[in-house]
Amino acid sequence: MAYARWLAGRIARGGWGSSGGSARSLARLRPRWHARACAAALPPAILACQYLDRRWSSCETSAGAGSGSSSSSIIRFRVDVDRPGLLSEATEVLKKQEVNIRDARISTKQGTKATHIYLVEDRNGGGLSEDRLAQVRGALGQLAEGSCEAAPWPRYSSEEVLKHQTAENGIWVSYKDGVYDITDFVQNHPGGKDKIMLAAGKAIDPFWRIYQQHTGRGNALELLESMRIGDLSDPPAARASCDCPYDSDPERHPGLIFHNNKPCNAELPSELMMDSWLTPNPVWFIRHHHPVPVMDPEDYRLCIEGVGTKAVTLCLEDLKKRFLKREVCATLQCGGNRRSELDQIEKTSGIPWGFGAMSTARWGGVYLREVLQHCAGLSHENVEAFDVKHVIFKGMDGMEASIPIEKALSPYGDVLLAYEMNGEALPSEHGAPVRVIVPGVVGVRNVKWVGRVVASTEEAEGPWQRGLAYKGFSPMVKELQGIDVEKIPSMHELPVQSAIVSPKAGSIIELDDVEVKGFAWSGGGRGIVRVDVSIDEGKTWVTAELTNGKDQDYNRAWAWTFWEASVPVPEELQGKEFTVLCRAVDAAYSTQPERPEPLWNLRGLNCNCWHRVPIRHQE
Ligand code: HEM
Repeated sequence: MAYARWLAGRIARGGWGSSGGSARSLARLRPRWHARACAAALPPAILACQYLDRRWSSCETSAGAGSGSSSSSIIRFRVDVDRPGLLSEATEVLKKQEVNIRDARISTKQGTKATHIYLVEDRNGGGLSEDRLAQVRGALGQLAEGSCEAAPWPRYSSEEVLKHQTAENGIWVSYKDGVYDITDFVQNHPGGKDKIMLAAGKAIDPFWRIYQQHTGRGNALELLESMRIGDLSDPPAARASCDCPYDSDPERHPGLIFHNNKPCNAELPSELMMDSWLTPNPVWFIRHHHPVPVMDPEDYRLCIEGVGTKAVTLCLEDLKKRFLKREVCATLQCGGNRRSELDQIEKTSGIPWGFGAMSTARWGGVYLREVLQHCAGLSHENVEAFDVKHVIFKGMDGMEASIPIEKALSPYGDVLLAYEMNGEALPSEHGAPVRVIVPGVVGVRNVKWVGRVVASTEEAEGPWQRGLAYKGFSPMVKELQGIDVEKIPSMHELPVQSAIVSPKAGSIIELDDVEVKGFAWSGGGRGIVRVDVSIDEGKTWVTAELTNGKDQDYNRAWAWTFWEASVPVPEELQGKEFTVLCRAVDAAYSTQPERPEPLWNLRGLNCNCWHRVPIRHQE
């Protein structure tokens, strides 16, 4: 893996050292961060600032803490000729020396040379005394030719960490009681460089209390640990248990398949997927990046502004009364839907979705183009005169994304500022009071809790638009060194997709026909022309019957199409295991690729290969 190579380099450079310092000054940090975070947030009732206030109130430093004696020691055992098993031999030697091993790392190899790194502590929990270090050095030195250094594991104060905020000085952060050098990682950060740099020189704890995807699942903690360079001498005191920005998140349907709760990411279970063509609101898939903002609809204001517009602020009633209500049936799909299939080839980064990161609703609201043109004065002449290229949506949770102006203003684009979902007031979970619906386009552009709409010559900023979160790379790209991520176009329309909802993997069927059901959908409003089903690895195909959704406008088919097929089991497959597979063809006559391997990409996006379900026939 790319990270492994990068980690090897990190360890090779070492850079351990020690420094003293005093307890950190919260008073100095607080106004700076607070101001920056609030500037990015929205008037009038934006919760982001509240989260930050609450966060800081819990982030006190331990009184009187300062750098003192080391809690651990670092041993670097450089050998001229490495050999298999040396790491465990050295571990045994250390155990005999009666030290606790906190961490043991294999090292960078240059030819036969290697460095073995151990983080150890005395049995009574502290760092090793000079005498003990000398004993350990001597014992390890017996194992192989080379050199062995043993030193106290550095302890840094927050003040020292604060001095490391640039690539030149090294970029350091702290987390709980650890100090980490993240200099080489910032470029590779899946959440983007800008976000991670907010924490440069500081504690990441308050940031990760918002972005709990780092601690809830995935490999962020492991990655962080690989960058540890020492202990923090003045770690923040444990926070109060009530301090959680997620406490006000809505109650959720237990039938959802939860990948994360803070922020919530949950998929629609396949068992409920085809019960109705419009997915019931409580089981709609959830893809959040932050806590759900709490907002009184009475206080809601939508600011429309930017180049070529005359800025206006509208309340919810303005939207309802001053514009015609429009309804659009649209399926939303997360760009990472079916990522788990790519993870089986090689781990990507992101939520390991099955195929349930998509759902369908009838959305009610107003056309964005009517608000932009008739209320904010964004005429086609102004678009040309001011070179407007994008419309940016800023969510009250801190999300930001944009769509091209062509889609925003197209009379056939059907982009909505939606306040209803399946005939009900939009639930807070799904963006109340108002969210954007951009039919045919990857879910992340459908910004929830939208507070500002900005006409712009530039795309939105941030990880979800310009950063790497929704960018597709070649299967050969395993690390981002030397790649200008911003130059790669961000995802918009999605490719044709289909999946088998029943039978489920592992089913046993007894009849002479396999009854297969599923859904198909394509981005850009491209209707589904055909779905093919095969049980013999694509040698022969049965054309499925298209059912719900088949009558949508051929080039404005924003919602999924259900299908079903009855596939006879040939004699040679009776009593055997085989795979049911499907592929769809859309209005552009594009079809799904056969294999996942050529689709593999670092972020695990756009997985739309033939969907395969292994089952068994029982005679
Ligand atoms: C310093 C060590 C950090 C490490 C090792 C790290 C690692 C990661 C990883 C592995 C992911 C992908 C998560 C996934 O979707 O599975 C991620 C995403 C992300 N990170 Fe970090 N991160 C760090 C710091 C930060 C900080 C300080 C912030 C905020 C200020 C931040 C904000 C984000 C955001 C916004 C995402 C995208 C989440 C989403 O799309 O839902 N990260 N990070």
